Amino acid sequence: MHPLQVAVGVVKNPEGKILISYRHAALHQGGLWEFPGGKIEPSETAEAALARELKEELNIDVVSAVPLITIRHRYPDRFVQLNVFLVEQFSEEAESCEGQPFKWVAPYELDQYEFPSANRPIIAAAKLPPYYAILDDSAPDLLLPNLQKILNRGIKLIQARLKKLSPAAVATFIEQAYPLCQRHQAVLLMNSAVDCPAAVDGIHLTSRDLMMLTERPENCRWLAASCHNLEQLQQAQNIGVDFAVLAPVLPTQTHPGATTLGWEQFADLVAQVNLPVYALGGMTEASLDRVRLRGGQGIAAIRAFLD
Ligand SMILES: Nc1nc2c([nH]c(=O)n2[C@@H]2O[C@H](COP(=O)(O)OP(=O)(O)OP(=O)(O)O)[C@@H](O)[C@H]2O)c(=O)[nH]1
Ligand SMILES: [Mg+2]
Repeated sequence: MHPLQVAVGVVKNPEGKILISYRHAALHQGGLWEFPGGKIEPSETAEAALARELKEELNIDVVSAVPLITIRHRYPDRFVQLNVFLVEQFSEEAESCEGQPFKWVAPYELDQYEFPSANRPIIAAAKLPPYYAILDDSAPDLLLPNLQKILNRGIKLIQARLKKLSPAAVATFIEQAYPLCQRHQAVLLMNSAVDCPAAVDGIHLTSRDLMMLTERPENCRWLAASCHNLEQLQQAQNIGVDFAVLAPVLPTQTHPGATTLGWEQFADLVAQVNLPVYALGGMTEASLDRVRLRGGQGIAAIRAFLD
């Protein structure tokens, strides 16, 4: 059976607030909050349906929209494919054209509202930025200067991958790095290969650690995972990981000679899971459009944010 095709907009205003509206109790999945949107007509593209629905429901004119995530979800009574777009450029003030209550909320406030169950990865995608910097310890003296460089560039999501440092050096790093990240409103995750001695924002699982888990660890605000194939992506989805990094997409200096997925396989794998997925391997900041067209959340990189 083919899924019902739906176009959905994560509409973000210049202050970074996101529009949510309340689904009338009589509708499918009614009595819950949603991102605006609706069914795609047979003759329409997803983008055209998005523009039409946002105009009909909120009198918003979409100026530009980029693909954010695609979700396939089976409700007991309906199979849906939600084609979700990020809309940061639009004109006109939003107004309630169908009598539905709506609100602008900060991304972190989204957790306080009840959405249909298909929406969990959409909420993660709405909160996550387009770039994910991986800070590695190949040159331990450069850790803090490199972190500063990344933060100055405006990167809001960072993984510390400290496989060489002693436990004491890791602890010292966190003591210095975490307050710095917080001042820049950036999220800091620690790679699971190293025991994390202090509180940070979450854990980035190595693919090995991912495959050993049977459920999501408790008390973990953000949980990410490194994946290289479909089995690992599905495991990430099954244990409730918030987002994945899929690698290596293109050849990279860090892993010379490694077999790469290529763009086609990247797109094919991403389409098979309901997860925000960052592309890693041979990426530059300029690869963002290519990743988004292939269903990815954004770019993960070690060196690209340091040049
Ligand atoms: N718009 C929207 N639909 C969602 C979300 N999450 C989700 O599961 N859906 C499902 O996707 C489908 C969208 O249909 P809709 O009711 O918005 O469609 P529509 O605007 O064309 O409505 P209409 O048929 O009442 O005119 C519904 O089955 C709904 O349950 C979401 O965040 N936004
Ligand atoms: Mg609708």
